[in-house]
Amino acid sequence: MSDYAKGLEGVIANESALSRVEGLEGKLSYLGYDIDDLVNGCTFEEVTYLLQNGQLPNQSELDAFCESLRGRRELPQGVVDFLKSAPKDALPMDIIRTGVSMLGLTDKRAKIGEPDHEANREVALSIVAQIPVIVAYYHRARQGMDLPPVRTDLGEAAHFLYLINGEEPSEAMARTLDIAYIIHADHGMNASTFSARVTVATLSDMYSAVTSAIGTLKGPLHGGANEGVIQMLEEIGEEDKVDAYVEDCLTNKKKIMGIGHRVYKVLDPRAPHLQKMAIKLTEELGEPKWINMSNRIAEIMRERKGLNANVDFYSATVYYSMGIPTDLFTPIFAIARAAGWTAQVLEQLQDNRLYRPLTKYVGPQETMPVPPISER
Ligand SMILES: CC(=O)SCCNC(=O)CCNC(=O)[C@H](O)C(C)(C)COP(=O)(O)OP(=O)(O)OC[C@H]1O[C@@H](n2cnc3c(N)ncnc32)[C@H](O)[C@@H]1OP(=O)(O)O
Ligand SMILES: O=C([O-])CC(=O)C(=O)O
Repeated sequence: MSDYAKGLEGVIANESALSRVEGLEGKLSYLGYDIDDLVNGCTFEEVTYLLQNGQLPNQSELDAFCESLRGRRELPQGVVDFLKSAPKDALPMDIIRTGVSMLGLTDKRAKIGEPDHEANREVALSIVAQIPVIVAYYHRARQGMDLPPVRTDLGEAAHFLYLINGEEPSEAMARTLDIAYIIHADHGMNASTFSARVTVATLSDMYSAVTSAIGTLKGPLHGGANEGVIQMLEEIGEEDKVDAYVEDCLTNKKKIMGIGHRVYKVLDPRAPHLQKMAIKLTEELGEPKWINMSNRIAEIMRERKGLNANVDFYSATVYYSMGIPTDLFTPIFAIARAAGWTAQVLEQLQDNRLYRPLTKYVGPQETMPVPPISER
């Protein structure tokens, strides 16, 4: 036990009205609306509006918001050229990180220094609209496929699936992804959101903040865990090998991806939604192996360690069953979380203060003379 909050556990770093994560109760709400009700009654666009404007839109507000988002999809030519010429084996998360950073090169609205809140709101919308196109265009370009022009007649989830697959998705598929987007949109002071806030709190610009966040989301202890889950399931291979695999991990203190959470001490309230969708999709595919293996892993970890599935655990099987390549799982998380990152950046700038915690110094106590290089 250390005498400081290692990993900032339990430390409250700021105030936010956006999402409420109740770790002991296993509850999540955005702006006072329970995640279950948002999943049942809203689209991702409504939730993005809620996060960025503080209230749910009425129909005309939603229509104007969707039109505005859809009108911002087209990427600058420089970014398109980059996506076409980038290495075909790059990590899509690295592509988005660089792509968002490139968007910031040419967007004159993004400024450092005293915040221009109106300009920042515009930039926030552009980032939400353009990240999915960066992901999809790179995915097509790396396969040597054409880059179809963006469309303005499809919602966010349907448009992304249209771009990666080259054909319009069924309503059911689009809604499945839409629900996944809602579930991933915001989550308190998670590591990537914290990164975004730390960056913008220096009065840097929104693109820099989102670039920091993307780099942070990528790691397997955070958003990258959803890709780790499928890699783990593929490594295990068969249902009857699950118990031995988990036992081996526990013995060797190897982490099981998609399990455990810093804040939730009970089941992550987002997991049941994803589990339900994973069951439905795998049943339709006639391939229940992945969900059966996942359920067994979750059961063992609950019984043996008191640890539960987090949001990354079942999302992996959902995306896998939708035919989405594994290395696009974390990018999909980024597409959805862009709504939260940008809303959190806007909120940070409304009442800003630089983040600057302390470190407990554990180096030499006495200062030493610097010896000449010939004597070291
Ligand atoms: C969207 C998201 O970011 S959700 C999280 C996604 N990340 C993952 O799924 C990766 C796997 N999970 C983990 O690594 C962790 O549970 C974290 C990083 C999410 C949170 O962990 P922390 O609060 O930092 O807990 P920490 O890593 O210190 O673990 C505490 C104890 O639980 C164990 N533990 C935690 N998660 C796991 C796991 N997934 N598998 C096995 N053991 C685990 C640790 O080994 C440790 O055990 P010990 O006390 O016997 O040494
Ligand atoms: O809150 C966290 O630490 C991680 C998480 O679940 C998320 O970002 O969705």
